[in-house]
Amino acid sequence: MVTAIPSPSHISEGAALRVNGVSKRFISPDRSEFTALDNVSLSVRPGQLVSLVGPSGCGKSTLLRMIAGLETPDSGELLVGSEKITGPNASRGLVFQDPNLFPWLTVRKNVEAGPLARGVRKDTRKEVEEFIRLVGLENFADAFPHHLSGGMAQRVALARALINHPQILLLDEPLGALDAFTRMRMQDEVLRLWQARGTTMIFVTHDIDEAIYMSDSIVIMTPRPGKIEEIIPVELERPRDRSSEEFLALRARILKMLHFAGDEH
Ligand SMILES: Nc1ncnc2c1ncn2[C@@H]1O[C@H](COP(=O)(O)OP(=O)(O)OP(=O)(O)O)[C@@H](O)[C@H]1O
Repeated sequence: MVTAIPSPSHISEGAALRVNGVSKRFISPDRSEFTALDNVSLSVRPGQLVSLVGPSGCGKSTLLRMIAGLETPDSGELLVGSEKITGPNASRGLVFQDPNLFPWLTVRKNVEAGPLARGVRKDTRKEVEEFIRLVGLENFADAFPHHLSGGMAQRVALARALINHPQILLLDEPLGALDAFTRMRMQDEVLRLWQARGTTMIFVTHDIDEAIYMSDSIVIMTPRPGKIEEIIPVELERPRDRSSEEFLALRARILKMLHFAGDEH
């Protein structure tokens, strides 16, 4: 059980994100061109947690990769605050489904690797310990990744991203590989880190319950071409009750919107 602990000394302020009329075309394997994202616009306030939901191929990861600066739009622009995104930057952290830890390094060294690679030496040790504590792994600081459960490995990945003090944290199906029980605990864990840090978070998920449980608003995307169907604010009180009438009503509404009503996969 992860208990409440003091926040690290440098609370990062989340930043506003604006996606203005972004389109992206790709070449498919049969060499035809197709539109992966079509005139997508989105505005995220500082410190908001926003989920991207939609069927496979609707462009969720492409949009996330653009915000990360790993992909450039064919038209439109993306801005953090008033600054245009032109490439990757430590102020935008990424966490994937695979925690991608260095297997030959301990938890401590994995968390330390980022700041050291960027040449940050001042206070790194102290901060590494703070972030390991923040994700509740102080008893595992000297453990190697193969000794960690899936949830613990993902906590290391979160600490490794957060130690760079990102203004925006981009999470691509971060809990997708976890069993249902661990996944629910990790949803609370991510929410706790979000509340402690104030980081703006963009969260890709296939799980509608997860999106409703966690988000301030849910961006519903549809494929061919990938675009935003609707942005739904989630105004339920936190912590949210997955079995409340309002929760279930919103779930049904989203399922219907995605044309999955009655089809639980
Ligand atoms: N570099 C690329 N080259 C060609 N096609 C690409 C490239 N990246 C993505 N695509 C295609 O663009 C479309 C959108 O992909 P994307 O991965 O963004 O969708 P997604 O909504 O994240 O899907 P999933 O839920 O399955 O991860 C898909 O048809 C995908 O095959």
